[in-house]
Amino acid sequence: MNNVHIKVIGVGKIKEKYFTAGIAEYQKRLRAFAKVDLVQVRDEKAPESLSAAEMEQVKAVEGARILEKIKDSDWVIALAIEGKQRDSEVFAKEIADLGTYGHPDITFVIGGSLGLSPAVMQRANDTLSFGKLTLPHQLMRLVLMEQIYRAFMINAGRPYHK
Ligand SMILES: C[S@@+](CC[C@H](N)C(=O)[O-])C[C@H]1O[C@@H](n2cnc3c(N)ncnc32)[C@H](O)[C@@H]1O
Repeated sequence: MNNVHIKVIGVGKIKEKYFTAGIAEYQKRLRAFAKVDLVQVRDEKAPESLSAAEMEQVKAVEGARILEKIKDSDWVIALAIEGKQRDSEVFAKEIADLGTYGHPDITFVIGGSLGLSPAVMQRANDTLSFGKLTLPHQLMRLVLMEQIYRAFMINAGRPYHK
């Protein structure tokens, strides 16, 4: 598992201190298990007044910035409400298997306020849904970090997961 390198790509800066503090805490805890990089790409302004075409354009521009941060060898997991749900044990096993079977560079991608572009979804090797509820993208980063930490604790057989 130590060969696994995790990258979490998010759109826009995290403004609230309570999110950054939580994310930093899980990043610190994860140091014992894997290298975890947090990558932010610039967001586009997305006022309520945007037309459908303009919204697609915002997602396309943000998506191009995301794709620039992805290497050909990365195994990309796109976070999407309509994506694939699994329980924490299955998620943990998938991470372990990716490390074991030739995909140690695992990149998670979280969309901006309008979501991910079709180009990013096409590049994704897999999707991950946390259920049908819409979570704010900043909180999503924190929740994802906790689940990644949980996965490593499960795989290490440590008493965290109940
Ligand atoms: C505010 S949401 C975007 C909402 C947008 N209407 C959509 O359908 O993608 C921002 C990002 O957070 C992530 N996200 C939010 N809720 C999620 C969930 N329940 N499961 C997986 N990802 C989620 C997705 O990556 C999404 O692109």
